[in-house]
Amino acid sequence: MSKWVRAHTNIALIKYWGKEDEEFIIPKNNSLSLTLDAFYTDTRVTFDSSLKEDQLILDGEEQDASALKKVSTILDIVRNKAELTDYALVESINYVPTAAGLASSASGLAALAGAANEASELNLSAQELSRLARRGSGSASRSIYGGFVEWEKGINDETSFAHPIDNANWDIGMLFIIVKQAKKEVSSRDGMQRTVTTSPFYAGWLSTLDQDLTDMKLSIAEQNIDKVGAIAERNALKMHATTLGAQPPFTYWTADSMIAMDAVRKLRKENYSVYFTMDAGPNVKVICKQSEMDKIKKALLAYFDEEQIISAKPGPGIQVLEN
Ligand SMILES: O=C(O)C[C@@](O)(CF)CCOP(=O)(O)OP(=O)(O)O
Repeated sequence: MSKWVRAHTNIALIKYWGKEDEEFIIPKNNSLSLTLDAFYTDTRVTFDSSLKEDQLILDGEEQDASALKKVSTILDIVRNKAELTDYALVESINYVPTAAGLASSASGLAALAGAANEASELNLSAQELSRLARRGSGSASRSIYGGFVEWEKGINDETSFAHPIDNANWDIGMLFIIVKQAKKEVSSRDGMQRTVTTSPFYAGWLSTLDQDLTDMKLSIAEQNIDKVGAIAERNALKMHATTLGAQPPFTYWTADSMIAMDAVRKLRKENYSVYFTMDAGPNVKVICKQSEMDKIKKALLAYFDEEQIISAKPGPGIQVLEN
């Protein structure tokens, strides 16, 4: 019986937003994230000669062919490497708060890479696991490691992988604001592709990233949350600005997203170290000090319900669970 593997979600502070190569998921730029403890996925893979196709059971529900696509991409690579021909049963449990819209593909596909590695006994290195997870979803490459992680864009499958840069054992945390009117989103994959190919703002976004990354790494080394937060907030705003120039234009922001961003700005005026970031969805992530988290959460209750605000601390890298 193969082992369960756990991987945690990560939130980018310097965003990955655009591919150089769609098939191998090689990004246009390096990105940098923080792995978090609050949300994670447990996955087990069992190769079984009696199966007629790969099977994915996610939170107890059998998934359809489209959900299976990213999963089979990873399984095919593992079967190839391990000279296996059997299909596999993939059991996956997402530990995300009941609040919708948080099932992150990053933790799911990183856990899958780890679980397929266990089941095939390939004994892949962390770097090879990061490359394997990347083939499922770019941001999953970063969930192999805990703390602050940089995904080196590289130029091909062999050179594009993540590596840890800081264990984040300092006074930094994140509050997730789960907004209510989660509208039909453009997937991150479709969103970045449309933006790269049609937005006149994309080149401008890309031209500022090297400096953002340099400044971010320096600020992390200084454990300066105000610098880390300010760079992350500016970086997210620039990324989201690119979508407004896409053809057709789109945005992930809803009215509630704007209320959340405004609340963060107001708290900053009250001298809290709070900054926000956003991804391919309406939810807002608040970068803050763990030591101020309770006070900030309380202040946010003026705008949102208790169950809409979830606190998270830096989390660990991939773990094989002893059954
Ligand atoms: O996480 C970040 O760096 C920024 C984003 O979250 C911003 F929305 C994008 C994540 O994209 P992902 O889902 O990994 O895309 P895939 O490679 O097409 O599967």
